[in-house]
Amino acid sequence: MAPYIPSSKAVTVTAKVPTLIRAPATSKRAYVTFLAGDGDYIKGVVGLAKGLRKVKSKYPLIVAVLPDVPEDHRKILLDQGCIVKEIEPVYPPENQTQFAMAYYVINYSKLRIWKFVEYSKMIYLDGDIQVFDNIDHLFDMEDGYFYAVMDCFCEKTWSHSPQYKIGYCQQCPNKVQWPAQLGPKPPLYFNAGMFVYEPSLTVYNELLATLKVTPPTPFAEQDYLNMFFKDIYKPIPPIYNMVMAMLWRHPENIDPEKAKVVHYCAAGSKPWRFTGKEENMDREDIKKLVAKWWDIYNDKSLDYARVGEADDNEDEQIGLALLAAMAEAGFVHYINAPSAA
Ligand SMILES: O=c1ccn([C@@H]2O[C@H](COP(=O)(O)OP(=O)(O)O)[C@@H](O)[C@H]2O)c(=O)[nH]1
Ligand SMILES: OC[C@H]1O[C@H](O[C@@H]2[C@@H](O)[C@H](O)[C@@H](O)[C@H](O)[C@@H]2O)[C@H](O)[C@@H](O)[C@H]1O
Ligand SMILES: [Mn+2]
Repeated sequence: MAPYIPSSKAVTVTAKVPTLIRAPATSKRAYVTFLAGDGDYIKGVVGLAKGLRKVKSKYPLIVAVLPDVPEDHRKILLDQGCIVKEIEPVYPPENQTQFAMAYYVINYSKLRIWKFVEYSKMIYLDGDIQVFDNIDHLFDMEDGYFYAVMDCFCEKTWSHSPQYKIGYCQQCPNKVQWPAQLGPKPPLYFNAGMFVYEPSLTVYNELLATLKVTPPTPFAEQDYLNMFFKDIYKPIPPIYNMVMAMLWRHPENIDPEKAKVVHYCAAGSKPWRFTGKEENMDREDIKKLVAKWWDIYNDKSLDYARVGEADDNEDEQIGLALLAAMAEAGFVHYINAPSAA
C-alpha cells in the first residue's frame, strides 16, 4: 500500500525523484580511497566515510583494498556503508631509488582505481583526509582534465629535490625565481592525496605499461601521476586539499576555517596517532583540526546504520517511500543502494 504523503511535501519530492531515476548509467559518480595492511589506516577510512556522510555527499565511498586488509577491517567498512573492492598490488620496477617514505612503495597500487569503469568520474581521497564541507560540485567540472591541488616543496621530505635546495616553491613562485641554468621551470606539481579523474581502461593500460619502463622516484606514484598527466593537469584551489604544511609555510594562501578538505599529511599529524610531540604539532590550528577529525570519528549518529533513524532528513525519507511505492506499482526498479559513503 502506498504511504500517506502530505500534499505540501509531495511537490518537493516529485521534483527530486526524476533526477534520481533518470541519471544515466554513464554519469555514475563515486568517491574512492585506498587501504593497505592491517594497521590503523582503517580508522582514517572510517573517519572519511563518516565525514562524507556528515556533509551529505550524494555519492558512495569505494574502498580499494589490497589483499592484506583483514576480513574484520573489511566488515567495519561495509558496516559504514562503504563499497569494498579488492585490488592487486602494483610494484614499481626494481632499482636503488630511495622513497621519501618506505611505505610509499605500496602507493603505486592506487593506479588500479583507473579500472573502476563502472563509474564515469571519481574523486580520489587519501585515508588521512577529512571532508568538512560538501564537494560534490567538483564532479561537475569539465571532463577531459585531471584536477588536483598544487603541492608545497618546503618540507624536509623534499630535501632530495632541486626545488628544495634552492628554496623554490610553486606556492610562492616569486620569492625565489627559478634559475635559468636549471633549465625550464618544472610544470605545476600536484599533491596526489586528492584528485578528480575519469576511470578508463585505455588510460589504465597505458598507466601500467608506462610504469614498467619508468624508474621509481622518491614520491612514488605521486611523481609518476604528475609526469603522466602533466598536459591535462588543472590546479584547483587549496581548500580542496589543504596539506598541513601550508599552515606554517604559506599561511597567506589559505584559511583553515574555510578548508573543505583537510589532508593530515605532515609527520605526526595523523589524528588517530596524534601525540602533539612532533615538530609543529603543538600549534593551536593543528590541535583544532585534529579535534575536529575526532569529533566526526566519535559521532555515533554518523554511523551508517543509524542514518535514517533520525527524522531530520524527512524529505529524503518521504522520497524513498515514494520510490518504494512507485516500484510496487511497477513504475521503476527500486534498489536500496547504500547512499553517500
Ligand atoms: O599502511 C598504509 C599506508 C598508506 N595507506 C594508504 O595510502 C595513503 C597514502 O599514504 P599517506 O596518506 O600515509 O601518505 P602522506 O599523505 O602522509 O604522504 C593513505 O592515506 C592510505 O589511504 C594505507 O592504507 N596503509
Ligand atoms: O606516495 C607519495 C605520497 O605523496 C604525498 O605525500 C606528501 C607528504 O607525505 C609530505 O610529506 C610532502 O611534503 C608532500 O609534499 C607530499 O606530497 C601524498 O600525500 C600521498 O598521498 C602519496 O601520494
Ligand atoms: Mn595522505
